[in-house]
Amino acid sequence: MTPKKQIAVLGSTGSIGVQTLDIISEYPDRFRACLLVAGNNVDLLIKQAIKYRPDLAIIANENLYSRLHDALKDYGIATASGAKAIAEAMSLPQIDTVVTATVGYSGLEPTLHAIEAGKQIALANKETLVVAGELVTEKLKSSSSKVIPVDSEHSAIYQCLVGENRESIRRLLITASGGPFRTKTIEELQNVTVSDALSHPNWSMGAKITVDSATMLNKAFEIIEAHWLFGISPDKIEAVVHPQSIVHSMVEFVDGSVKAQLGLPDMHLPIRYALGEAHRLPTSQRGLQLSDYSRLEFFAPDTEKFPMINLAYYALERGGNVACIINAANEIAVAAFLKQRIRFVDIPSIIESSLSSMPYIASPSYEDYVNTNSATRLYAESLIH
Ligand SMILES: NC(=O)C1=CN([C@@H]2O[C@H](COP(=O)(O)OP(=O)(O)OC[C@H]3O[C@@H](n4cnc5c(N)ncnc54)[C@H](OP(=O)(O)O)[C@@H]3O)[C@@H](O)[C@H]2O)C=CC1
Ligand SMILES: CC(=O)[C@@H](O)[C@H](O)COP(=O)(O)O
Ligand SMILES: [Mn+2]
Repeated sequence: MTPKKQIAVLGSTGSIGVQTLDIISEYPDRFRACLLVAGNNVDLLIKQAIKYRPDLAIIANENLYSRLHDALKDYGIATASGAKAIAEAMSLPQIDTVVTATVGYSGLEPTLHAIEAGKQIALANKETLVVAGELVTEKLKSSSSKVIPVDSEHSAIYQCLVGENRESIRRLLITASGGPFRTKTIEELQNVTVSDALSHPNWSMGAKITVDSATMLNKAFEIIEAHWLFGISPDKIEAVVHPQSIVHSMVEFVDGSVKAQLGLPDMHLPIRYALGEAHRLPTSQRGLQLSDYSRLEFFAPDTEKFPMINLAYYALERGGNVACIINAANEIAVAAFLKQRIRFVDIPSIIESSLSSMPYIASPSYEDYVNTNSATRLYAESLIH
C-alpha cells in the first residue's frame, strides 16, 4: 500500500484551510493532516485536531496556548504557539506537502522554511510571491521543493501549460470576476459599505481577499503571482473581466490557439489538484453543467474605476521592495476598512501615500522585507485617524 501523503495545513481554520481538510477527508487512504496551524480561532483548531489527529497543532497567538494545550493533552497531540514554532515545524521530517493557507504577510516566513526543508508547497498564500517573489524563486532553485498553485487562476494556467513549452506562450489571460462593484460608478464607490464589499458575486472566501477582489488589487496580486510562478514577463500577462467565474484563466499560444480551464467557482477543485500534485483525483462532487450558463462574458478591465490593477505592472517594473510596500499598506488599509475606520475609497490612497513615502530598496534581503513590512504597516497606520 502507498503511504499516505502527510499534509501540513497552515491556516486550517480559514476558508482554504477548511476546504483543504474537506479534501483530506475525501481521500482518507491518500492523505493525512500531520500538522494544523491557526491564528486565533483556538476553538475551531481544537475541534479540527480532535477530528484529524495531527501530530502537532500550533496556534499563532501565544496568549491562546494554554487553552490549546489543556484541550489536546489527553489526545497525544503535541501543541505549540507562535511564529517561531510555525517556522520550525516546517522541517518536521514527516511532512510531505505544506498547504500555505494563512492570509497576508504571515505566509512568507513558513514558506521560506518549507522550501529550505525541501517540502512540496501547495501555495494558496499569494502574498508570499507578491511580497518576495524574487527571493522565493531564488530559494526554489537550490531546493527540491516544487510549488503547485492553489489560487484558482494559477491552477488553471498550470493545467493549461501541462505538455507545453514556455517559448510557445504568447499571453497569460487571468480572469477576474470584477467583484461586487463591477457595475458601480466611480461616484457610487464613495459610499459602499463593508457588507457590500464582502458580498462577492461568485466566491465564498476570507474577508481580506474578498475586499481585495472588490478593489481589484487581488488581480494585481495575481498578475505578480503569475509572473513569479510561470516566469512570464509582465507585458505578456493580462487581466480579463469574466463576471461568471467559470473560465478560471487562459493561455494564448504563439500559433493563436487559446487553452482555458473551466469549472464551478469552488476552491475544492484547485486544492484537490494541488494535493494530488497535478494528478487528477476522481471525485463524486458536482461538476460544471455548461448548459446552466447561457452566457459567458469577457471584457477589458476598467482601470479608471479600478486603477489598482495597474499597480502590478508598476511593482514588477520597479521591482525591489515595492510590492512588499503595497502589500503591507493594503493589509493595514483593508483591516481598517473592515473595522469601519476608513472608507472603501481610502484604501488606494493609503497605498499610494505609502508608496511615495517608504524608502525604495532595489535588491532587498529577507531582513529588508521584514523591515519594509513593519515600517510600512506603522506608516499606513499613522495615516488612519
Ligand atoms: N479563500 C479563497 O477562496 C482563496 C484564498 N486565497 C488565498 O489563500 C490565503 C488564505 O485565504 P482565506 O482562506 O480566504 O483566508 P481566511 O481569512 O479565511 O483564513 C486565514 C487563515 O490564516 C490564519 N492566520 C491568520 N494570521 C495568521 C498568522 N499570523 N499565523 C498563522 N495563521 C494565521 C487564520 O487563523 P484564524 O482564523 O484562526 O485566526 C486562518 O486560518 C490568502 O492568501 C488568500 O489570498 C487564494 C485563492 C482563493
Ligand atoms: C477563488 C480565487 O482564486 C480568488 O482569487 C478569486 O479569483 C477572487 O475573485 P476575483 O476574480 O473577483 O478577484
Ligand atoms: Mn484567485
